[in-house]
Amino acid sequence: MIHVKALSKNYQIVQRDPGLKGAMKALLKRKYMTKHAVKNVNFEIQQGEMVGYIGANGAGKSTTIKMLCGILTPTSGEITVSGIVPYKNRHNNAKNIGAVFGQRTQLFWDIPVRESYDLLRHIYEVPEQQYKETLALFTEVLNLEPLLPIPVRQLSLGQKMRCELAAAFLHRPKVVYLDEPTIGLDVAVKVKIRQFIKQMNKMWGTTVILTTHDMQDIEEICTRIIIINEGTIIYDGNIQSIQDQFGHKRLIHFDLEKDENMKLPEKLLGFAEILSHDPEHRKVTLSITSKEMSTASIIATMMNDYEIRDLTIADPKIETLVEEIFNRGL
Ligand SMILES: Nc1ncnc2c1ncn2[C@@H]1O[C@H](COP(=O)(O)OP(=O)(O)OP(=O)(O)O)[C@@H](O)[C@H]1O
Repeated sequence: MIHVKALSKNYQIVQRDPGLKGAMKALLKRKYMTKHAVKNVNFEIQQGEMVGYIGANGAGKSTTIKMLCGILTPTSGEITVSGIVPYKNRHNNAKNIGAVFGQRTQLFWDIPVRESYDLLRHIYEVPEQQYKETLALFTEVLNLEPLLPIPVRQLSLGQKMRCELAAAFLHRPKVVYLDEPTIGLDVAVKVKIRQFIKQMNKMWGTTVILTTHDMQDIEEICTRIIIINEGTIIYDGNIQSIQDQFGHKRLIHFDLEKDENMKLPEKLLGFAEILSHDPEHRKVTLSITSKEMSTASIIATMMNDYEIRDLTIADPKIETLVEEIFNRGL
């Protein structure tokens, strides 16, 4: 379905010395630096796979996705998406793909959502009956009914994201690229969005490529992950081995009532460590380092030794995970 071989993309960046003198000099004689954003990347994705494409900021995710969409031309290498070379045949490629790019909207800002969908129907030449059925389904699954008469600019972030997702899947594309589809959303909307993506994949065998910094998105949606670091793939495989190694590595943030001589309880040595400690605001974050003790036991031990006002549990950051895989391998 998606075939990527020895794919590279370089950007030419104009270098400028600081200040006015630097600006003048750059006008007369430009100095360029080459940024190797994507370096010799290879992967094959089969129809119906749901793949997490993850990496730290600036790793090369968007550059890869833009090449898959045909927005960017590779510096070298091969790409085909459903047999089409995206940058050579953007029009036909566009018919096969749908996309949600976090901050951008593909809906028309000032007109009601329903009319945006109607325009997309014409752009993608969706048969009327199919369009009606699809829209009825999405309206039900994503609770769109009250949103359809409203212009996008008046929608909340969560409402807008539900409408964007529907727009991306409306023409039943073979592949959908999703860039941070749940960022900034509350838990209930996140759950709905994840369910919707999984349902579409099941119904139509849609291939999904997801870039996200949210571990929960990856765990719940993807069966495979590809990790990119500084333009190079450092892991491509199933999610299980990542979960086995990192699944337990949660963070627990505690708000303490008092912070007198806060130190890690002896019982937790070897099972958790203090990641950060802010005595002024009486906050401490523990990182769980071993599978051998449950999160509940760690919390119970802390509650035994300290007066806890509040606590939250979080997944490790993708950046930490990438760094560990990069440094130690799997
Ligand atoms: N148009 C551009 N011109 C020059 N350099 C660019 C351009 N777009 C991206 N880059 C650089 O290429 C590298 C990869 O960027 P890319 O946007 O692909 O990263 P990313 O993994 O999507 O990051 P993020 O998670 O922050 O979106 C970065 O170092 C970035 O600064």
